[in-house]
Amino acid sequence: MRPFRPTEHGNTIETTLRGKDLLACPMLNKGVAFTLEERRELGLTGLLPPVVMTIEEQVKRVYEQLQNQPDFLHKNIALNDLFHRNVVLFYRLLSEHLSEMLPIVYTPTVGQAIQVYSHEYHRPDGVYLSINEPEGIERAFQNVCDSAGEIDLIVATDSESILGIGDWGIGGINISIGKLAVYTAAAGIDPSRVLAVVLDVGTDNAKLLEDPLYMGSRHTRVRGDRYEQFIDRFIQAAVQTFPDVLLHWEDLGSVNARQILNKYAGSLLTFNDDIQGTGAVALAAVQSACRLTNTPLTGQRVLIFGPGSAGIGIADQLCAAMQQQGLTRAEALRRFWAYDQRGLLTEGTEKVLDYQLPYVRPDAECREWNRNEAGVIPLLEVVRQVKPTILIGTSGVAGAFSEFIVREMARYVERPVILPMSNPTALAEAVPADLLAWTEGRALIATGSPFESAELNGVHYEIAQSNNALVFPGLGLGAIVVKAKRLTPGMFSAAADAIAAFVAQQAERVLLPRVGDLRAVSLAVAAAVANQAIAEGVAGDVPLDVEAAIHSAVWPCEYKPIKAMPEPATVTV
Ligand SMILES: O=C([O-])CC(=O)C(=O)O
Ligand SMILES: [Mg+2]
Repeated sequence: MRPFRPTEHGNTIETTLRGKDLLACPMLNKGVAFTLEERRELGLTGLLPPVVMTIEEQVKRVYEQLQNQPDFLHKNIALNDLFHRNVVLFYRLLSEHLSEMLPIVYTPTVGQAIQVYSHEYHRPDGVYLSINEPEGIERAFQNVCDSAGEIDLIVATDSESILGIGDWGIGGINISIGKLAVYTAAAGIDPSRVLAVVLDVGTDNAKLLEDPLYMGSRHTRVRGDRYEQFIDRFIQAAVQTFPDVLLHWEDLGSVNARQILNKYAGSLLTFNDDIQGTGAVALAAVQSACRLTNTPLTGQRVLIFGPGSAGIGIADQLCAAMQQQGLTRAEALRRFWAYDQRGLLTEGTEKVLDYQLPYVRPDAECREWNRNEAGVIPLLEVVRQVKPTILIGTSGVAGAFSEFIVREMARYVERPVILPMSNPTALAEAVPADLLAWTEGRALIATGSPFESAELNGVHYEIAQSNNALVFPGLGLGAIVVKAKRLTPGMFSAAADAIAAFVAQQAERVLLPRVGDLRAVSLAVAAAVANQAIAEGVAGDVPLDVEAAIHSAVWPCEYKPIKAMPEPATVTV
């Protein structure tokens, strides 16, 4: 059990910890912000420098320390260390400098931290579950319960498809940790009630397998029945130990991602962030684009470059929204083209995956189109023939939206909507400044990773970030507050609508809210999601006032007075 608990009114914490043990407990440690009285009562006298500081002073110090780090990776490591010393101070620093800190704890720097995980390792965090010891799953959760208590939210990855950078084995735990940091910074999810999980099923990354310091299981990925049984056991154990838990899947390979979602999304509180979170944020960006260009969603032509988890997740949500606006499913599907390393997906394309099938085009449509020597229709030719109004990149292919392609698209469309969404930054299909230059400033842009604003002919352009971070924190908070039984498609479209409505109130012509507004956006998303859950009858709790319930569920990022709780008396016979 946790060595601390809130007192009756929740504004004071009682703990059995004393002295060094208390300083080593990151949820309770305040460092030099412990008052003299607390120091006396909790066995801290002489264990801290004599001065007592405010949290504001501490934030100034840690911010300064961070500025002295040589690069983003070292800033990430320093922030990680801070998190393991003092959770309140970590989140206070994050919330006061959100736009600056998010790219350090999250995309893009988290991608670097994942790649060097086994070398930069300082201490364990979260839960490591190995396919070689499936019986360890229940024990691991029991260990979590014993030391941390109840859990509301798990972020789990098997690291097969981290961001756009591929398979990174055990280091993928850092994407779970990074997502959880965003949940708390953006939506105030209580950091003592969350769990980062990596499911270590091996890795197909040869570099890792050869690395003597690699910390994961040293074999190729286990697939098929054993993988499925491992996942099933993990899910059963998670819901048995933590009955109301929200299970967030991150960065799985696209085939497993779909299979798990198809099997469990109808009966459990679970979602896949890359498919559904990314789908919802892209839908919000497209809704904003329709508003800004005064064109209906049902009239768009959408070219998806990279139809994997995210690409088809986006297509599915756009397609559903088109149906809500009056198209039949067949009519809506006709507005999409999907293109991957094989070329345009058509009826004749081999090995099209199940979830891509609805988006294949009739062969007859492109019989006359130009092909290269290999018989493949180039992307440029697809753009020339289709004249897409929206071009979405979820391919992980840096620079794929070349000047030729973008200029060609911009010949036919007044305001081309271009979303190079691949992460991290270096893998974006195009750089915003180029897109603006090639389209004389006409492109409406949103990128997956953060980009600096751009200048063109004296005009300043803010670059919207189309990252699922605008969706998952509020989605999670809303679902947790009403104890949702599951997450429905309606709840994802409610999230997208809330984001689009938020940006519609702003004066600037941008597609999505700024990262600096993440907190307000997340609360709006939480309310929309909670209300939708109630409307669809999937809420386990129906608060009288949804917004008030959401506000009171937000973890207050502040030090609470700490008092000594007497150790339970030991009974001697
Ligand atoms: O983590 C991010 O920045 C967005 C995301 O889910 C991905 O790229 O896989
Ligand atoms: Mg992801």
